[in-house]
Amino acid sequence: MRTPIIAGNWKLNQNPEETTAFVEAIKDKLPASSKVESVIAAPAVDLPALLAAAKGSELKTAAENAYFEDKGAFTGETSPLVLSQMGINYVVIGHSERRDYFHETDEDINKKAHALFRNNLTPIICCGESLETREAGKETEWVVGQIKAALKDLTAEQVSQSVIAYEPIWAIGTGKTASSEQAQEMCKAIRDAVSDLYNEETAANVRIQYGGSVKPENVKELMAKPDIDGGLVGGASLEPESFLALVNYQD
Ligand SMILES: O=C[C@H](O)COP(=O)(O)O
Repeated sequence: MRTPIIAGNWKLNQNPEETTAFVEAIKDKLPASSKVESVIAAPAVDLPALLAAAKGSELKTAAENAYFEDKGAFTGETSPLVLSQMGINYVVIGHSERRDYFHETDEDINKKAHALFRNNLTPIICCGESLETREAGKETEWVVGQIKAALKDLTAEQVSQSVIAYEPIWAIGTGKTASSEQAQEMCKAIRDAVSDLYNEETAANVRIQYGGSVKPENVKELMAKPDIDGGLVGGASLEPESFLALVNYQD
């Protein structure tokens, strides 16, 4: 039985004071994490404030990125070892903004996945196609290719614990949501690929989120689909009221 997981990805928004105020406003209204996991992924500079405010609550914490080395001469990077020491739960890797603007490759993302497991952190592994790829009818091939590359040499146990986020690039921040059928179809294709690469049990365990203009108005319909286990939410995660409506979608 997969526990639903709704994660807000704040991107480069909110400062530490805003982070504290946001968590104070939501922390007593979150669902039990055994029912729905509520996660906030915040910029690295906000993580101490996020952790302090979330302490003792149902809120889980995530970093938006981490490097694949634990320490050394890597100016400006974020250490997965230190994220783990701080008590962070999840790390988002392979977001399309990281792939596009910071030129991250499938190989980097795979190295990051290994680095996270080495440090007892759980990856939220993003994948998704451009509008051009979808219009060429090559979206499944593209997304499954990204997943195979990201999971390379991970064990079945590690993949079982992982979260995969399917985010079609054309639906991110555009207000254009993939239909729940399109989202379900790709999430199922991802689960089938995990089954082929590993086994049915691993595929049944891995949690798959949909991301791309998820909001309180469409979350229920998306979450009703059998292969969609959660959402990775940008814009609609920035206001406490909207975030609460998302994580409490079952009420
Ligand atoms: O990580 C979140 C996604 O990029 C979706 O962003 P959005 O909800 O603003 O479309």
